[in-house]
Amino acid sequence: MYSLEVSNHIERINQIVHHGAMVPDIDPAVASSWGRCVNDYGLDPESRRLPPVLTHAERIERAEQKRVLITEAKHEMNILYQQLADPELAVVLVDTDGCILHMVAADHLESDLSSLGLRLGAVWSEEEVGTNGMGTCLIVGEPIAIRQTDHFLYKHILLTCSAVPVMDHTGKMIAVLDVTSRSSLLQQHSLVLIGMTARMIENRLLTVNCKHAHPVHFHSRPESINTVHDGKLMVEDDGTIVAANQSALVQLGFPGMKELRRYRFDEIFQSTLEALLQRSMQSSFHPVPIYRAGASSRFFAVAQLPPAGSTHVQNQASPARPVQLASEKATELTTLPCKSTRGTPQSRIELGDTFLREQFELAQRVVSKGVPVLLYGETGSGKEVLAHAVHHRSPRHEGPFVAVNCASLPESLIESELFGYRAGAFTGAQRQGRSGKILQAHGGTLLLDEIGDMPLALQARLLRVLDERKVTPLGADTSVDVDIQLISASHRNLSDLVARGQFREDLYYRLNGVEIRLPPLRERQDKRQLIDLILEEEAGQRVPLADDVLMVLMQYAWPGNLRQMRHVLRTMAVLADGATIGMQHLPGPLAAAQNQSVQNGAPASCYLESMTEAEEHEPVNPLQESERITLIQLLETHRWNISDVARTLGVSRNTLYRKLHRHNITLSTQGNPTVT
Ligand SMILES: Nc1ncnc2c1ncn2[C@@H]1O[C@H](COP(=O)(O)OP(=O)(O)OP(=O)(O)O)[C@@H](O)[C@H]1O
Repeated sequence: MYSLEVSNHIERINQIVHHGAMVPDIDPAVASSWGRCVNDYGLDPESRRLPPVLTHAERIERAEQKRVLITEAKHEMNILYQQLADPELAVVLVDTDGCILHMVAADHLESDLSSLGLRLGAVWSEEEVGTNGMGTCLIVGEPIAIRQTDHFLYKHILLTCSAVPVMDHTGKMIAVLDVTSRSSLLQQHSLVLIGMTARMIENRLLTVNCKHAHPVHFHSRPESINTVHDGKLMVEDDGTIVAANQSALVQLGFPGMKELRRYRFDEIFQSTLEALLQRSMQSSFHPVPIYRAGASSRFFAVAQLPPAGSTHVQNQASPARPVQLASEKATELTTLPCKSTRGTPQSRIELGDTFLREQFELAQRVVSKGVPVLLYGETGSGKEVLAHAVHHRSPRHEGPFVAVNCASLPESLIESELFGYRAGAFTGAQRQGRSGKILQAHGGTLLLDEIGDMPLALQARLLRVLDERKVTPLGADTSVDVDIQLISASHRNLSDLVARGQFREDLYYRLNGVEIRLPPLRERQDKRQLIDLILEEEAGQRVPLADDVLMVLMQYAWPGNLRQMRHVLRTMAVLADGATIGMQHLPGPLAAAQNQSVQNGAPASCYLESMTEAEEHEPVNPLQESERITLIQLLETHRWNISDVARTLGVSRNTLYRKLHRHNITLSTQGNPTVT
């Protein structure tokens, strides 16, 4: 059977490569790739050899060279992984040599893929492993899908890959983002999401690579600013445009960066950079209208101060004073875990969940005494946001807040990232050396997120730093005093890891001054407030939400927690384009959950108004049970005030009473709740 399949595979390749056969189901890009595999690289489709893998030292060097790319990409890759919500796929980043720089996958899949040679440091160029998503995308320079038997090597035919190039600010390809799956289904929305993720990575790189230029975001629709669709220009103080993203080029009608660079900002728009910056500051960085020079087309735009601070542009409103406040604001935008339009970091925590408030208060009490905090919470549940809020309320709030995610840093980078290195410590090290995150947090708070993923060898070094309060950078002979408040976070139970020998017991006790638990989103009482807050942050304004959508959002289990919610709301806000968000805007996983529940006969979004008498007496199924829990949570949040809850849900009081009756939730004559 195996050999028959193999010979069929070889026969198809032969037909196309040697006989120029036209096979309708073969993409011409795949046919050309097979031609290269046979004629240029001399590969054998039956070969079982693994791709070459960099040595440990080479990996460290490569990771250091690609530090910026990896750092900016890893965050977006994690988000993509959660959005795709499929344990049978891996999100992979390769550089232009096809070398795997970073990978996000479930543990079981990672070890299976490793047996095919898909692991960190392996080279998946077309030349080494034949037709495949990453390698072939590097050759064609365009998004490509390689499904199962499209692969050249027979041993890869269980894989399906979708790959998209990632460009730098000059339009040159610098990496490929790929999703490799064991499922044969390639969903159209996956390709769109991978493309969006590549654009997000490019936008991040634009900012970090042009630290001294002003980011200017623009779009013809204000709600598209700060989304993946916005045009982004990096503009120097004198109006020179140094970089642009693809959307900016398309919106302004330039074929490439070379052509755009011939113009200054005030030759493109009817405004100087300085004037736009002033208006942006006056509007608290909300989009303001701006016109294309020499044309009547109107855009909305926001100019920000450079991430590295501005030296030249003066605030004309108060000429004597450099733009200090706005500069601080720009820094805050780049260092906060996410931007809030509403007040302080703690205002995102104190939204109405009783348990969370108690945990927050406990953390504040112990941190004020310098006791280390161990924060438990599922991935994406807001550990970093909570840690930041704790820092903000701590005696060290004027010091830095530095967060390191140990899980998303490649193992080879954690050590230098945390401890820093002195000049010339290893090949590829920056000439002036680098101060590690521990030292950067001196006088403030260090968050070690996903500490359970810290390699054992580094755990010993970290323990020494905590005991001695001194850091010794890599390659240095002397140590430096350091004074930090430590918050560690994990989604895994550290005492289990200790029991399995994967985490040092002494370090565990050192970190665990007090344990704080962050509830998963599905258990939170303030879901409604979070939806409003995040939607407003994402859309830049209040966006109307249809009742049935709200109910789906309230009842959905949110396996990816707040991070998933943020991305769902962001996608829906973009799709709704300023109109009311309706059921047609629900993205993949939520729509699937909704369809599933409809098929099961119990809409996940309960249409409160359309409930019939007959339905009222049906037995309660698990989805109805989750609706019941949601109602009780809402009632508790609103102190059992029926009018408030009805208003929150946007339904009449009568409808709400009917629903409560159906769920056996009754109010006694004194107005006290009875839940049976
Ligand atoms: N209270 C909140 N209000 C608004 N948004 C929030 C809140 N908490 C978290 N988020 C959003 O959820 C996302 C994930 O938050 P965060 O990074 O703090 O989670 P985490 O638990 O540290 O994730 P990980 O486990 O991946 O490290 C971010 O986009 C953040 O903006």
